[in-house]
Amino acid sequence: MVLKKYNINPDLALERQKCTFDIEEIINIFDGGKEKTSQRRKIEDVVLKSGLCHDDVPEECMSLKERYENAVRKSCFFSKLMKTELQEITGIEDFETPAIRRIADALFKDISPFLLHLGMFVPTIIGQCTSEQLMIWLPKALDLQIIGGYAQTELGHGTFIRGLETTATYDADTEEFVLHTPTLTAHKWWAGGLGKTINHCIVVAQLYTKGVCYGTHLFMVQIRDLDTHMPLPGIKVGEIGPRMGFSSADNGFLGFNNFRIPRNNMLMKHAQVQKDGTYVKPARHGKLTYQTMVFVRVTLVNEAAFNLSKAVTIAVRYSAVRRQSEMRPNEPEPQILDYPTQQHKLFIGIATAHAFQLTANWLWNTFKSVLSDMKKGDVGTLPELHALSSCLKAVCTSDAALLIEQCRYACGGHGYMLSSNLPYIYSFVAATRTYEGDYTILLLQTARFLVKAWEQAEAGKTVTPTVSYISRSLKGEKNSWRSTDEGIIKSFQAVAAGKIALCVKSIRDRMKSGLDYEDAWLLTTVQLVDAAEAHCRSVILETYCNEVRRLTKSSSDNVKIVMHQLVTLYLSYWTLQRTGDLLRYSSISEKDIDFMQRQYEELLQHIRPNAVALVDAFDLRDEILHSSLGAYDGRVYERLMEQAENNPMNAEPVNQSFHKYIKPLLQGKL
Ligand SMILES: CCCCCCCC/C=C\CCCCCCC/C=C/C(=O)SCCNC(=O)CCNC(=O)[C@H](O)C(C)(C)COP(=O)(O)OP(=O)(O)OC[C@H]1O[C@@H](n2cnc3c(N)ncnc32)[C@H](O)[C@@H]1OP(=O)(O)O
Ligand SMILES: Cc1cc2nc3c(=O)[nH]c(=O)nc-3n(C[C@H](O)[C@H](O)[C@H](O)COP(=O)(O)OP(=O)(O)OC[C@H]3O[C@@H](n4cnc5c(N)ncnc54)[C@H](O)[C@@H]3O)c2cc1C
Repeated sequence: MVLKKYNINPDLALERQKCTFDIEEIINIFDGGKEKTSQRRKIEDVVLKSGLCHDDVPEECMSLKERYENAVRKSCFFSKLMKTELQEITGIEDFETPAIRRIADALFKDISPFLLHLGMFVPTIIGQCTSEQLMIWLPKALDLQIIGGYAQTELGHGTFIRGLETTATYDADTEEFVLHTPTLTAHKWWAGGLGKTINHCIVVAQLYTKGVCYGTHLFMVQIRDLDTHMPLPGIKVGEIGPRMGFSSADNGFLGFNNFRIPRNNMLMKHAQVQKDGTYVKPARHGKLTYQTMVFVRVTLVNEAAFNLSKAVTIAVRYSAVRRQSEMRPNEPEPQILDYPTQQHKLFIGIATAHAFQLTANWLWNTFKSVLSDMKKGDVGTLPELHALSSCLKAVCTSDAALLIEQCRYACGGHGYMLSSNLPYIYSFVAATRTYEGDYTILLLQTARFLVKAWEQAEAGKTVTPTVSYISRSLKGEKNSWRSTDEGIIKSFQAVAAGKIALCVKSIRDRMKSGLDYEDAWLLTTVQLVDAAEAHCRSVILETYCNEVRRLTKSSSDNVKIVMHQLVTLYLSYWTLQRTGDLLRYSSISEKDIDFMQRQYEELLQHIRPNAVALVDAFDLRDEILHSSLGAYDGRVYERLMEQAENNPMNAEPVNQSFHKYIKPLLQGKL
């Protein structure tokens, strides 16, 4: 759609005059410096000027097939643009730049069918191939001579990878693997792009050689002919059908009938099968084939932050424009943003987007540092990364989904319109809570790490920094509540420590009563999930505070004030959400809680004048927001009417169904 130009809505113009800080300063902080902001804007200009974002009809009015075909068209031209003009701006190796991810949303209201190619296929090649394999596949994948996906999940198993049924049996005579789908439930299911788009695929299968099963390994498989795109003989492939979102990502199914691939197509960086069929197990760590999942979990924290910032921008701008009800008799209707309950719904969204973005950046740096340790042969930091990325992926995607839905509630009926974009943003983020490891499953992985850390600390061993609070707790350090940043963080750590202690106690008590470890663990899993969530909260709170302090060191006073107001709002919000836990595990009193409640309500008032400026500081162009409610000019009603008028349903004054059915019904002739 071409966005019509309107004058700024007067309410929104007034809001912007109230701003107390330099928006550009905050934009630079989140981009990582002035130069990065300028590079990002250049990238956005190139993509927006390319004309690629244009749709003849709104995406939501297209059929599923049209949407898919439109998304393929855009993905191809966008890929070409990335290889040409964008490459000149970003530099060849800089495709990880968040700017590319951001501007991709200007093209795709839903999802690119190429998402998994960039998001999992290329990262798996990079992380799992030997250098020889890398030289074969990486240039082709980066150049889009081959397009790939990641097929791990099956109809019968997603979570439990060890339960996957697809087999890859080595045939030493021909030096090939034979891929086979032995049952209905063994069919690969869900892989993005698999349905219609990709010609190659990373397949996760149980490796058999010399009659022994060595568990799941990764294989590079060509599934379609490069010229005709027809499925290769022995391959059954197709689209799984309509779903809540991801409509243009052609999620697919895949079955193999004794399909042969060369030995070299097993990704052999960590484990190998030699020509004679001898298996060489990974030298350093048994779970290195799970590395792409860790990578994606790390990027999903960023996705949570980015998508939440879009939703809250839409809802705050809308709330500044929307007037409803009256605060006092005969007074003009106020902007709904003036209602404290509306501020309560929305300002936590702004603060959370900041908290998650800074946590995502920190996690990304942690990931890079662990990768660099691993390159030197040290896998000692991997368990902590796995525990961190698991809980942060779980909690951030889950919180973001809830807050995005809250943004929709905040927009009343109009938020329900697809043209608001809130339903799309929600359905995308709702899926992130499930895929790449379901919420509960990932928190249970973190809980394993926490229980182990507890046992190590008990044995007097040093534990990693993110769980050092466990050692303090074991030394008997009592928590005394203080309503400062550090004080609140310490109390949240005391909550986490208290919950982990109870889990350990429950497991031990259950074992004393005769249960084995597995049953004792199983019966404690409700508490374990809760403890892992509490740990994750303390990590987010601490990271957010530390990062704001670090990044605003040389900022103007006004930016420091407003960024810190949001930190305090976030800390107060979570304190009030978790009063039960804090009363149980810290020394917080009723009086302290009253104080926090008052502080929270005062903060809503302090943040109110800067609310629109704060969402402007996410610097999200209208073309990325795709929202009739959230455009920079605030012309909500004009856009809603424009969209209604463009609705293909209104192209003819009388629909044919009137003549076919309604009229005969009215006339008693049906
Ligand atoms: C042109 C277009 C432009 C577009 C531009 C866009 C750019 C792209 C940017 C970003 C977006 C990317 C989005 C990608 C979209 C993705 C879509 C979805 C994909 C998928 O969902 S893929 C499938 C994912 N599946 C899962 O996640 C399954 C979850 N299950 C598991 O991970 C495991 O089964 C398990 C961990 C639950 C259990 O595994 P297992 O039974 O093998 O292990 P355990 O016995 O439980 O544990 C043993 C031991 O291992 C440790 N462990 C487990 N996992 C790991 C790990 N990953 N790393 C390190 N260690 C691990 C575990 O802690 C245990 O340790 P201890 O014994 O306790 O010490
Ligand atoms: C939009 C979308 C895109 C996807 N893309 C891909 C892709 O590209 N490639 C790919 O391979 N996969 C993909 N997936 C699959 C995805 O990774 C899985 O759906 C996900 O990992 C969850 O696994 P599951 O479906 O088996 O759920 P299940 O494991 O069956 O979960 C169902 C419920 O059971 C619970 N449960 C399961 N096991 C346990 C346990 N041990 N303890 C306690 N509770 C348990 C879960 O918490 C959950 O509540 C995609 C999924 C979606 C929705």
